[in-house]
Amino acid sequence: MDTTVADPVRQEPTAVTTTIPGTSGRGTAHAPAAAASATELTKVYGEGETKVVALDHVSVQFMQGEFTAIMGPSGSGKSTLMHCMAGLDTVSGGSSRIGETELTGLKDKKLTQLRRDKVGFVFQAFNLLPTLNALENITLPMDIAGRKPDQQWLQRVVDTVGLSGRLKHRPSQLSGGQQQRVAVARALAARPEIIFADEPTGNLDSRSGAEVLGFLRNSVRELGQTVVMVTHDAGAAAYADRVVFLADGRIVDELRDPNAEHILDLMKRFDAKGRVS
Ligand SMILES: Nc1ncnc2c1ncn2[C@@H]1O[C@H](COP(=O)(O)OP(=O)(O)OP(=O)(O)O)[C@@H](O)[C@H]1O
Repeated sequence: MDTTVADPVRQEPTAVTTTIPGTSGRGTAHAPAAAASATELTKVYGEGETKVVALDHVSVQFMQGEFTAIMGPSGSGKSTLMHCMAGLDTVSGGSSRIGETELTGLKDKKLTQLRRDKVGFVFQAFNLLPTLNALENITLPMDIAGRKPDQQWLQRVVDTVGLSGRLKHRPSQLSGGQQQRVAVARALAARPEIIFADEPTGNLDSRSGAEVLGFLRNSVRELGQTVVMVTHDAGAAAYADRVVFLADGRIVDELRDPNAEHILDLMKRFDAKGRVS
């Protein structure tokens, strides 16, 4: 496979133009648009005595070109929120959108198409195919979809995640951190509207974890990607632009430009039921 590609072209995050209220249309400002949003999202598992309200009227927006971490105690609904917003699970009430597309009520085929075309995923397990080399793994989703990779973009992605010298290696010839970087590159390659990452550093030692988080952050800063990451780790969440805290199926707080100390302080304030201590 040919791995040589031309110089990348810099791309900025997209923005929509909105009229500032009270300016009678004279002034305009660029406001970022939501890459994904949930409105009054509710998810109930089971019924009767086994009923669990995993999400309780959650409203949240993830803006384009931003890196958001979702944190909260075990069982607070982090994975459920991610799955419902990524179209991996159905919702019980409320609405969930990717860009302008409402997910509720989409038929399976449309939902599969939307996930394939607009959403990138990174999971704790790297989910690479062992018989394919790194580059083949990166382009596999596009190959399956019958889409030709944009070679300039592919080169930028490969450079951003620092894999240029490793493209011919199979997963077994790569470290855990490098394998996860391949998974990040695979998610980025198709230029999805949003990437959802579920505990992407859960299987990595702290140094490899820091590398992967650095590359996720670079993909936001340098490629304008939107990333939403579920994590238990305050150090990992500190790489994000914003941290959203869930407790007992509700959003209970958020932090902007967080550092690990602030995150840990806030985590201590909420127990699993979302009560403020
Ligand atoms: N398929 C399911 N059937 C029944 N209950 C479920 C199911 N999936 C999740 N739950 C329940 O929904 C609640 C939220 O679970 P979720 O996995 O979203 O939490 P989480 O914050 O991601 O937890 P963790 O940090 O432990 O992964 C929990 O009480 C969980 O037991």
